[in-house]
Amino acid sequence: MFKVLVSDPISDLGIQQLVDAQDIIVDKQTGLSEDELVGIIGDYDALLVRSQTTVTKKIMEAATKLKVVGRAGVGVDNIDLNAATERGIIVINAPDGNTITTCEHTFAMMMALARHIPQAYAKTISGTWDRKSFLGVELRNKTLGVLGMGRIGSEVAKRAKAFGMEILGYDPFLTQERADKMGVTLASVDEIIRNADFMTVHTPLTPETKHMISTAQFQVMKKGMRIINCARGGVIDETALITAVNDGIVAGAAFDVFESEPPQADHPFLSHPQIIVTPHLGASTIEAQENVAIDVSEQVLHILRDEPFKNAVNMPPVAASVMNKLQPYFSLGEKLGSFAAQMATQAIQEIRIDYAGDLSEVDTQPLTRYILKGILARHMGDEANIVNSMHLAKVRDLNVIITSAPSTKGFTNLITVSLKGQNGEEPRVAGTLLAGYGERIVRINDYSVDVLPSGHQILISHTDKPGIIGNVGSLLGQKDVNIASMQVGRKQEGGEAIMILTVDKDVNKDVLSALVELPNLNKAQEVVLV
Ligand SMILES: NC(=O)c1ccc[n+]([C@@H]2O[C@H](COP(=O)([O-])OP(=O)(O)OC[C@H]3O[C@@H](n4cnc5c(N)ncnc54)[C@H](O)[C@@H]3O)[C@@H](O)[C@H]2O)c1
Ligand SMILES: O=C(O)[C@H](O)COP(=O)(O)O
Repeated sequence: MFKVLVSDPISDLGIQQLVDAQDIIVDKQTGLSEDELVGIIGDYDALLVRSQTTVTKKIMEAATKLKVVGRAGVGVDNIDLNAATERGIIVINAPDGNTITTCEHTFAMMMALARHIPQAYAKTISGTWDRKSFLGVELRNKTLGVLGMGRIGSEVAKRAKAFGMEILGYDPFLTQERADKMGVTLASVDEIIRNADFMTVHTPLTPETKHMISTAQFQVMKKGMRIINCARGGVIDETALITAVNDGIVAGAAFDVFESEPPQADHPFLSHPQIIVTPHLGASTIEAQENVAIDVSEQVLHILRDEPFKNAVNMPPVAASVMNKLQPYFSLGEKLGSFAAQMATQAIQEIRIDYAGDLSEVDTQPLTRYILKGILARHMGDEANIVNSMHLAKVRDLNVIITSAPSTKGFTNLITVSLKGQNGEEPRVAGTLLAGYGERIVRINDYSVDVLPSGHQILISHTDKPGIIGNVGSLLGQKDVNIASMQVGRKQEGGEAIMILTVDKDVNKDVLSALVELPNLNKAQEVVLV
């Protein structure tokens, strides 16, 4: 049974699938302090948040069972991603569910700004019929500058066209082709600042975007510009903005987000007649809240059930087509990693993974994560997982070499995992996925084998002499170890050889020690694959 904690107000309909699941218990506790969360988080396998809960390192450290933090929304700036990655906690978001809603809120803000709607409403309901103070401007024929042409920025640009606006767009990843398709003029930040009548920001808050609109930009800005922030507080410098409004550079500003939320009661935005504000409502529609909660709940279920998932933000994104191709290899990859690590008797210095055949045609990075997990879990147990396996290898200075080649010596696909030990030991294991037959280990060191990678195996190095198979069989029989299958491989008659036995149960150290006492038997190791 998995326990899920919902610590922010998240749509009930959206999380219904979690509530209905037989293997899930959902607890809703909102408004918890950091210490309160630290006190209870150890009981939970998943945590679902919006932007109110700040998921700190301290919370992650107390989260001994936590597998996933699900963000029902886009921004993950309230989650310590590094701490999550270090602890192998997957962070997922719901990037698509609130795009249109936030775009529409941006328009609501832009139109409210153009026509002074909040100010006019306040005055009207206070009993003053004032038709002179609120002369507005049209959007038609105005230039709109969009900084950040991702999901929301692009939707804003699309709708602004329908209002007859001219669009200038800037985004480090906006190509000329895409801009042309959207009818947007590609522009620099400087061109936008100097020419736009309205400007809206749709970037995340990063070290680069923090205060990207500040005093220097306001000084060269087109006079009378109206400016909107429905992205993240801090992209526009709040202090510099107040000065620009008071200096008559900015005619009006509409902010949904603040550098610190909620803002202090004496925040200058809250009393300025030319600035309108909403309390981070960009994503707050019935539709968006259901969408993001459904999306994130679905992925949380997949993660808890160990099924393929998407939208992880502390792992690189993988196209669905690539994922479909790689997914059948995940279990084989992890087992090969585990097998190689169990063969190693010395400290591992280098990990080499060779992909061949079909696998040379795809980005194998997700598969590499599984192989590294298999290797690292040998000594780190559950602490190593596919989220942190690359990070763990890196911080341990393990040299990870990946190669890829089309030829496979007869197999359609082949994964070879080789480890380099401290004193020159080089255990190597290769596996393939055989169409219709499934996973197979086909090579151990220099020996060709055909072994099902599962259960308990005994790997024996010996000298190829008559009687050795019989001796091993008799000894295991005496020790009550039943042999399910046996494979032998040798390089040449009478030379070095290996034997790999699949047995029905755990083999204890005494059995392994007794095996190496047998004549011509050099080494016996147990390898367990689950
Ligand atoms: N107010 C709300 O309630 C609300 C709701 C949803 C999203 N958001 C916020 O809106 C922002 C945009 O969301 P999205 O879904 O469109 O994200 P997105 O990732 O699709 O788009 C962000 C874009 O910003 C661009 N960008 C990054 N650095 C830039 C820079 N220096 N200059 C210009 N562009 C830059 C990126 O290339 C990307 O295309 C995010 O910060 C998100 O958290 C707010
Ligand atoms: O990043 C987001 O998705 C928005 O800022 C929405 O945040 P919220 O879920 O707290 O409304």
